Amino acid sequence: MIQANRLTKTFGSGGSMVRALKEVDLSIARGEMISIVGPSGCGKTTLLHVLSGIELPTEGTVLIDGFDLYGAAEKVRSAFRLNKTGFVFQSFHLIPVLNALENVALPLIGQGVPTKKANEKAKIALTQVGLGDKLNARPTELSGGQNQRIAIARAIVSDPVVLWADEPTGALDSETSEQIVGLLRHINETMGTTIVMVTHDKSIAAQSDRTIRMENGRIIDHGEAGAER
Ligand SMILES: Nc1ncnc2c1ncn2[C@@H]1O[C@H](COP(=O)(O)OP(=O)(O)OP(=O)(O)O)[C@@H](O)[C@H]1O
Repeated sequence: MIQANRLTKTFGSGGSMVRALKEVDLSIARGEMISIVGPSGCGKTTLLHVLSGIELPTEGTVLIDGFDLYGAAEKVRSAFRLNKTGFVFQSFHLIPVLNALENVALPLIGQGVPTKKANEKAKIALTQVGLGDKLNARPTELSGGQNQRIAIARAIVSDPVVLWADEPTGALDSETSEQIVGLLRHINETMGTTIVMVTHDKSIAAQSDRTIRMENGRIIDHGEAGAER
């Protein structure tokens, strides 16, 4: 489902050059929920950005559901990212002047879906994440956990094949973190969405199907499928 080959990412040049990814090979099956762990600065976020198409690799290839991410033109890659994948960030990245419904409907409107249809789908996604009664609330009126639920609704509203999450519980207390990872697991199981998340938290990683360990720009352990649960 996701196949990365010899992914390399270099930042800067000369004496200040950083090799954030060093010939990383990675294979993720459809429907897997994966955690990526490792010490600070080992390349976790860079790997997620390069796998998802947010950041270009220096070298290497990524295939998602048969689509050659870096064999495609920039425009085609962006459209694939918008239509087929979702991204959840640690700090939510919601638009503060828009309410929950408008935040979630936005990617659909970007895809050309008429507003009425986009709003209907956004309402369904918000109901799925337990916020069916907060459609008109703005992010500033809600808790961190509720904001992350909106961000998750926005990420799943297009029924993506893969959901990328970078420290999705990093800004939340431990009880809320458990609820958020429980929600991600529920989405994984009920919608069949492949989920790849970066986390520092061992108890969060333990709830995935497999944990990939990184160190110094390389994967040092691919984990065993099914070993975590
Ligand atoms: N835009 C950039 N320019 C220069 N160096 C960068 C850039 N982004 C990341 N790096 C460097 O690449 C390496 C990997 O960074 P990355 O953020 O991927 O690590 P990480 O494992 O996600 O760290 P953390 O757990 O602290 O978020 C680090 O040495 C970092 O300083």
